[in-house]
Amino acid sequence: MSYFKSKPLHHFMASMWTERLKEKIEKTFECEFELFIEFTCLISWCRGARIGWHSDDNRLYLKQRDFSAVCYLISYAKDFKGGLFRFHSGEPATVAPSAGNVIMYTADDGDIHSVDEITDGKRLTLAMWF
Ligand SMILES: O=C(O)CCC(=O)C(=O)O
Ligand SMILES: [Fe+2]
Repeated sequence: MSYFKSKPLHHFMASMWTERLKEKIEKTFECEFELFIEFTCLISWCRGARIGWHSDDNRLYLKQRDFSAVCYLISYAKDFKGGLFRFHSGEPATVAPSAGNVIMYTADDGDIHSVDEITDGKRLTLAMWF
């Protein structure tokens, strides 16, 4: 049996893709040690969804996370309204999601962030933690 019969192509693509992002983060943040892929999640945010200021390692069981990456699968204003990403401090202060763009940041309280309430449409993301 071939690999592609036992594992659909999209599995293969997804793991290749997260692996590339892992390497990108290791280089960008000049990591001393190799990262591991902690969790990957396709998230659909509906109207009314929001998340206040937080860090992505803010629970005891999340402390193994060092970095976060969010790939936007949809575009602000075109596919949904509201839902801007904001950093508590540093630049850029605000990120307007655009399909295909990826943001990377640290999972600790050095990169506190929030997402404004979605007021219209669906906001689809691929979120990854390392
Ligand atoms: O979707 C985003 O822009 C960020 C999501 C987020 O902060 C999270 O899932 O922890
Ligand atoms: Fe977050």
